[in-house]
Amino acid sequence: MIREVFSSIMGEGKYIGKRFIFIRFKKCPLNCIYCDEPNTSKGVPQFEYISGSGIIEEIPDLAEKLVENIEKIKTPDLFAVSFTGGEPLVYSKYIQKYAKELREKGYKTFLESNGMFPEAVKDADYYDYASIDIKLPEHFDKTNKVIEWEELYNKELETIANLYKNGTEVYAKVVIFEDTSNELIEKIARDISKIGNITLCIQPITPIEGLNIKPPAQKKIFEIMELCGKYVDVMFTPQIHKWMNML
Ligand SMILES: C[S@@+](CC[C@H](N)C(=O)[O-])C[C@H]1O[C@@H](n2cnc3c(N)ncnc32)[C@H](O)[C@@H]1O
Ligand SMILES: Nc1nc2[nH]cc(C(=O)O)c2c(=O)[nH]1
Ligand code: SF4
Ligand SMILES: [Mg+2]
Repeated sequence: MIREVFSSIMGEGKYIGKRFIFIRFKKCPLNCIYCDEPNTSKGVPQFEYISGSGIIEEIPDLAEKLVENIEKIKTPDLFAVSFTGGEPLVYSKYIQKYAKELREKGYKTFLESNGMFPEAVKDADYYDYASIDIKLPEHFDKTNKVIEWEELYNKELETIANLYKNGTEVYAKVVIFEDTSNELIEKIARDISKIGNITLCIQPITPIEGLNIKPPAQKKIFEIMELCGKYVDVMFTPQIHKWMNML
């Protein structure tokens, strides 16, 4: 279930630059072509005790000892504990238990999800923060499609609405390419503005090996920011941890 646990600097989204502990779950039902994470249930859970050390300990029963191990890597600058993946909401029953326990101990909880499971957050009042990724049609290989894009998009909006209703500080994020349609991003900004006061983070694709997709040029970034700014609070948030070679 758990792939790895480590403490690092949040490299994406609205809370970029803040210190987080990341709990990464293994699997994901989607196959975004740009995904920088493996999608397999294989492997022993890994734990980095000292941030940036690269020294990884394998802990087979990490899922059972999760909270006590998190206590060991808690630092004074910690902002929140992120549940990420893979797709964390595949494991929502377990996360509910972890999140409640962590909150009782004074931690803030953060969900990083693709938003495909709105039911899993319907009455979830144990996430302080959430980042919901809006996926675009070009994020998927047409021959390897898991779900119709429109259906996925509606689920993502419903997930944002459910979290917002529960009082979670939720924001949306979207990964863009040079070929992404400005009009579609503007429509997304308009749609999320109807839910409430929700920030939209524009995240350029970080090139990955073997994938020939151009990141957006400056001109496009400014155009999209201006279009979105008509409806929502908008931020441009490239993945900063990648430049620093951080986890
Ligand atoms: C690996 S996903 C895990 C959480 C969840 N499945 C999701 O998609 O939000 C975490 C974040 O990394 C982003 N990401 C993955 N690969 C990326 C890449 N090559 N460039 C930019 N962002 C990427 C995703 O879009 C998502 O916002
Ligand atoms: N430093 C750092 N920041 C992140 N923000 C979101 C991440 C993720 O994979 O969910 C991530 C990650 O993997 N590392
Ligand atoms: S939804 Fe998230 S984890 Fe799943 S394939 Fe897409 S980016 Fe990767
Ligand atoms: Mg990541």
